[in-house]
Amino acid sequence: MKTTVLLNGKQPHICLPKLVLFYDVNGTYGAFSNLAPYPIEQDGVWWPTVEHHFQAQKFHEPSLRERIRQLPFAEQAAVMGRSRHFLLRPDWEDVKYEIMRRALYCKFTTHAPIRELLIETGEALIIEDARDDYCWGCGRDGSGRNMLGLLLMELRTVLQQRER
Ligand SMILES: Nc1c(N[C@@H]2O[C@H](COP(=O)(O)O)[C@@H](O)[C@H]2O)[nH]c(=O)[nH]c1=O
Repeated sequence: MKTTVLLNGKQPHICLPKLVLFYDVNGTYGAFSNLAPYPIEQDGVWWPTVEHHFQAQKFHEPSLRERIRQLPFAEQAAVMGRSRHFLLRPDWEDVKYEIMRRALYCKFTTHAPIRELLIETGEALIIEDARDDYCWGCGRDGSGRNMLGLLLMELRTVLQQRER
């Protein structure tokens, strides 16, 4: 049975935060995806996407990093970075969030239109709607940590304060 609670005979007015979901690079907020084509400069070289940079940092071997940087598509970088055929750096779990934070800062300070898009989300809850990713995304059942969304909201606060 559906119950409607009325306050003083009126529908209660509840302010829910706006929700910004992203995943597909072609979606409204697709630019927030790490696979979106917004190059960043890190360590003196340009990377085609945040994903290329992030995946390459999983390895200490410079030639392997360079191979990942040269891949035409971010999806290929993700496949290579996730392959345990290569030796993952032992401190990866300790450094990965800071690497992502720095890469996102670079992305959104380099590209003005997407910086504005992020700032204009106001106080919206930003979620990477990645069904198979319970770390960076929300996962299939919404129980994921949404670390990418959290880092984007953290960055948004910094950028909003700077624009005031
Ligand atoms: N897992 C996932 C996305 N999530 C992204 O995967 C990246 C980290 O993956 P990992 O190397 O597993 O830690 C990170 O950029 C996160 O935002 N995105 C996508 O389009 N498709 C996917 O399948």
